[in-house]
Amino acid sequence: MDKQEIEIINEGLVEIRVPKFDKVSSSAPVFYNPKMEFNRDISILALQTFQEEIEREISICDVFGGSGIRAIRYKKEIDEVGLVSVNDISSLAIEQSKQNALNNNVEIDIYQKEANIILRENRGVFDVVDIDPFGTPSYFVDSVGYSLKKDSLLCITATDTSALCGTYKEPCIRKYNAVPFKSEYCHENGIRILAGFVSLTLAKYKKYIEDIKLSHSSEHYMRLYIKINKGSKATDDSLACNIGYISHCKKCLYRTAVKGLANPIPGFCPVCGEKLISAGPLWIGKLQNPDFISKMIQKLDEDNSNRKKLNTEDNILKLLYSCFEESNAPITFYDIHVICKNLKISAPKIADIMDEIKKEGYIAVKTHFNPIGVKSDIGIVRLKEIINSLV
Ligand SMILES: C[S@@+](CC[C@H](N)C(=O)[O-])C[C@H]1O[C@@H](n2cnc3c(N)ncnc32)[C@H](O)[C@@H]1O
Ligand SMILES: [Zn+2]
Repeated sequence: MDKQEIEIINEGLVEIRVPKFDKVSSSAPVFYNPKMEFNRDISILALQTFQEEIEREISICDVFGGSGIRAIRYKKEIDEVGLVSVNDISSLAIEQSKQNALNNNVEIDIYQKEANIILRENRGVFDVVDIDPFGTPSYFVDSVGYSLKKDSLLCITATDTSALCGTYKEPCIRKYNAVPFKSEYCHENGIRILAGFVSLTLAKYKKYIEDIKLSHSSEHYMRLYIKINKGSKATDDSLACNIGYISHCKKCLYRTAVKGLANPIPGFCPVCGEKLISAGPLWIGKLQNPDFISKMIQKLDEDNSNRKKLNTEDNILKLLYSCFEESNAPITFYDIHVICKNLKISAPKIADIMDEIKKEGYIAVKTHFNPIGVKSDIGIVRLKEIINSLV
């Protein structure tokens, strides 16, 4: 048999070896996706910021470790890090993690267990749990709820964006117990469905989303950094304030958010009378924490001279500035091209539209979800009038 070719990867402060494979897929002998370097770089920055916020040493578990690169980087690149554990169900991944940890001179705990088992056997142990599976994380969220302690951070990735965005409705209902709809802002809705599912699942364990520190939809995945806390009253309050539905009119593009799990959802559009479509239950609370994000940005700015520049640093800064800007903006966003198509006109410059919106005292900010998206508290009727006046 041919000897398996090995590829050497340099990422952050580590060098790892993985079996060479033609295509990144779940059937590769050990999963390593170079495209996720951006995701791992952001994770390092987010965990470092979280550690400084809680002012104590943190223990971390990368529940779906793959080659071990993420856990090895956490151990090597985060200050004040305690126990770092890496887990994977695959024997080959475990072998690679052991070898890669050794080659990088780091000590990490290595487990070969099913994800739900490691989480349940280590209740209250980890300050940070990283859930980065293939596809949906939904099968693991109950165990996260059981396992996480107070003041902890949940990092969670979903790659089943077609379900979360409503391309396939039934899988979203099955996996996230929420109805999606396809729209120009379906990636934002997708993140909201995932956050809503986490919030409702954790509530069983009297745990709640204190704060979403950062969330983003990039390439083929969605990623959230969620501060979790504990307490029945706070859990009840969090659900009451942050869970709801978004209703949308496909005819005139009106949209509205409704708070509450069982409050009446409007059936018809108040602008044009068309039947509304609705998505939810989902998270209607904040998706970004501006303080946390500005600390992450500062980290990149401040130690530039003393450290190795991250390969994806320029893209990270672009994303963080965008997430910072949209942190206090309202739910959903307007896609200017979709509105112009609806009006059957060609699109004026987005900057001119934003200026006019702001002149009237409304918010107008761009969003990382879409380069031609504008987040604003202006209503669709006035926005269309403004756009028409600029043509
Ligand atoms: C997307 S990869 C992880 C990538 C890794 N976090 C990184 O940043 O490079 C998913 C990994 O989860 C493992 N896995 C799949 N199902 C699992 C389960 N139920 N329990 C534990 N590990 C699992 C796979 O063997 C695979 O290595
Ligand atoms: Zn309408």
